[in-house]
Amino acid sequence: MLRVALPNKGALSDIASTMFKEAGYLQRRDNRELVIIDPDNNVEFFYLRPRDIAVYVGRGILDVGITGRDLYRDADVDDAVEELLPLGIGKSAFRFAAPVGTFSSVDELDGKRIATSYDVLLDHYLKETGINASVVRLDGAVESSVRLGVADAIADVVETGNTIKAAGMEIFGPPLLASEAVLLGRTDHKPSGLEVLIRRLSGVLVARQYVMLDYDVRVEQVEQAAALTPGLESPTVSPLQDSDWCAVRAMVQKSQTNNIMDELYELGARAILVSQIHACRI
Ligand SMILES: Nc1ncnc2c1ncn2[C@@H]1O[C@H](COP(=O)(O)OP(=O)(O)OP(=O)(O)O)[C@@H](O)[C@H]1O
Ligand SMILES: O=P(O)(O)OC[C@H]1O[C@H](OP(=O)(O)OP(=O)(O)O)[C@H](O)[C@@H]1O
Ligand SMILES: [Mg+2]
Repeated sequence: MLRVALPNKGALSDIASTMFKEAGYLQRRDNRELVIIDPDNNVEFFYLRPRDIAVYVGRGILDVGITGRDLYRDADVDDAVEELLPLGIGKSAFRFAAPVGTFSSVDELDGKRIATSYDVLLDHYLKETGINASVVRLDGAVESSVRLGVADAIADVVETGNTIKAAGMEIFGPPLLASEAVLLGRTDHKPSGLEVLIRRLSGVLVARQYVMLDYDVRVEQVEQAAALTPGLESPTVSPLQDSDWCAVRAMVQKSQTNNIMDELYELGARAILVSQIHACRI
């Protein structure tokens, strides 16, 4: 049975669970459940602190897990664990911030104190860039640390930037890391069932990213229309009863749907229909 770790609470918990539901797996109904078995898919789910998930996978106790890239890097398990699939959800940036007007570049951090909950990640960055600052490890709410006098700047997760702003701070310097939820696995072991899991999650990613476009177009314009909607392999072109026209069907990127529809219409395509993809295997 494949043993999978999922975040038990926090920013990644619901979105990870939803993704597994969309991939056809059983998920817990009650947030207090810590373990559930999905007998039909031969998978056991363990709901754990997102910060601990890379540790369980790295030590070989669990086969795979979902957590944030930032938390994975901070767990310092690099040799044992690898990213199998980025999931495009739970996106954030790991950034420096300080009270408005105090810092404008990372070089100015030399000799200063930086508060963070991600001390390993920050240490690596400081070593790589040769900045000689001291790291103050805090458990959370690091935005308060400068006002309270324990640090001069912070390094923290930023999503909307609202928390930083509300604390009278601003970000400065380049992001230390671009993070998102990732599927982690062990470097030395590929358990049975893993390939199917990856294929299912990839199917969810594609189903979320693409829509199905159907339209009718005159035969002489079909080449031009197909160039606008090349699909993944090639669009399906079917004859219509009226032999001057044909029907075309292709997957297109959700974000480009309306632009493509406008261009198709200009070209003379009609009955342009968009439908949602619920699931797929590519
Ligand atoms: N708006 C957000 N706030 C916090 N974390 C976010 C946000 N968006 C994405 N994330 C990601 O969620 C993960 C942190 O999750 P979570 O907040 O559950 O952990 P935690 O801070 O260790 O736990 P807690 O806040 O419950 O003590 C990180 O990978 C982070 O990049
Ligand atoms: O840019 P924003 O959208 O405002 O989100 C980022 C904030 O969310 C996280 O805090 P969390 O709620 O996890 O609390 P914590 O700092 O105590 O972990 C993070 O540490 C920031 O404070
Ligand atoms: Mg948090």
